[in-house]
Amino acid sequence: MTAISFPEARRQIVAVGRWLDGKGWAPATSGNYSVRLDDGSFAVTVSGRHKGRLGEEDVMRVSADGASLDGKKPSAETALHLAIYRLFPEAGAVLHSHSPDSVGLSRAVAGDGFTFTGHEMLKALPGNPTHDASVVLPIVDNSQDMAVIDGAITPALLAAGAPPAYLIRSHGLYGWGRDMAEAERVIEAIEFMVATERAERSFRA
Ligand SMILES: CSC[C@@H](O)[C@@H](O)C(=O)COP(=O)(O)O
Ligand SMILES: [Zn+2]
Repeated sequence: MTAISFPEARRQIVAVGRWLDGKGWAPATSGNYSVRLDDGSFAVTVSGRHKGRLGEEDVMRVSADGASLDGKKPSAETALHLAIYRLFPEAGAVLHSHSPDSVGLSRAVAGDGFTFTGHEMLKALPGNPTHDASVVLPIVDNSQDMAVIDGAITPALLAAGAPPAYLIRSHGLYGWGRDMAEAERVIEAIEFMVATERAERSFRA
């Protein structure tokens, strides 16, 4: 993990919002993004902004306990980002997307996880050297209380072999990495596998 300066984090967050929106994974102000900063604070998106049209003023700083450091209102889901940084000290960036495929999958699957087996794309996830594996993407029920989501998902995130990602049912995907590039790769790889699973089912139907 490389903690970076606020101006660099702001640049990365503005860029990732454009990228995710271009993919159709940030509709209607959904999603939020954060980066661990070199002074121990965090850069995070301001709440309610359209993430494909972020300007520099739409990225702010919060302390490790989520307090606004510049008077702006941080993402409503800031606590979920900070929980990931606390659990995984090597995490440097966290992304949250709302894609139709991932949200659809989370609604179609009743259990607390979805297993990807045999995908070459599994190798895009850190620490997975082969396609010949099964990786369970945890799924947690949605809540407007971030402490409820955090409490319910933490055991699954700490399980052996857990990917650096989870789905909130009827809501969206969280993914993280040592830096922004790795977090982007995690989100893109999982979205690819979810889309592939959907395509597979449509060909079989
Ligand atoms: C408008 S739907 C999305 C929001 O309710 C929320 O889930 C979200 O992802 C964005 O919230 P935000 O407070 O802008 O970070
Ligand atoms: Zn959301």
